[in-house]
Amino acid sequence: MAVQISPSILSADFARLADEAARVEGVADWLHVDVMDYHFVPNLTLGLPVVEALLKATSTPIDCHLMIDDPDRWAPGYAEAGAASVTIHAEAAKAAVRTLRTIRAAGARAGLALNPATAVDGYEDLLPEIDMLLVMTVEPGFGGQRFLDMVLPKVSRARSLIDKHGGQVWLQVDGGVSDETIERCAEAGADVFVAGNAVYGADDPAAAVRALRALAENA
Ligand SMILES: O=C(CO)[C@@H](O)[C@H](O)COP(=O)(O)O
Ligand SMILES: [Fe+2]
Repeated sequence: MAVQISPSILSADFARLADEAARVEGVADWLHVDVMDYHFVPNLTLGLPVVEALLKATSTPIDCHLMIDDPDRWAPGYAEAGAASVTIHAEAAKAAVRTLRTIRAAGARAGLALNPATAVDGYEDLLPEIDMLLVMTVEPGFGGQRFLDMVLPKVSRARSLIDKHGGQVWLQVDGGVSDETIERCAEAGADVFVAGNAVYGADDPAAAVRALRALAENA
């Protein structure tokens, strides 16, 4: 699968989201939107009304990462609104299969996210139900954190399990992905790379996306 880059607007200027989205339009494959609820993670960001506004403001497909309690209740709404990808956390979902199927039925790609301490082996049975597996490479909740090298063996393990099942599932890494860490992620088998600080902390976000893509492609 070709390398895909998904800049996270968590590191963008929340007062100018449409402009910030425009800075990577035509260059980024996705726009990663981190939804946080002060419960699943100790931070609060934005919800469905802001995602609906962003969908009107950009042509870049939106990749929603839901760090919320009760994703079974809230995730389908993001897919119905037009998000192209909706990812729920394995640690938060109580009816993961039903929710993932509802996301797909609404026309979005269904993603499952794993915190750094959550083993991938327990979720092998869910691979046929998902389009993307997200392996968190920081504790979820904040942008700009240091990449956790200890998660790389899990990325490799996830790649093996995905390949064993036919390789249809995209493997995303999220957290601390930068020009210093993206090659290691690609070598471990990731193909979708979220980058917040490395893109929106740069003077030229579009150039940062191009540079990250080149590094991942050449790894
Ligand atoms: O989901 C999250 C954080 O919980 C991420 O999407 C971050 O927004 C990535 O930001 P950087 O670590 O790349 O700055
Ligand atoms: Fe994220």
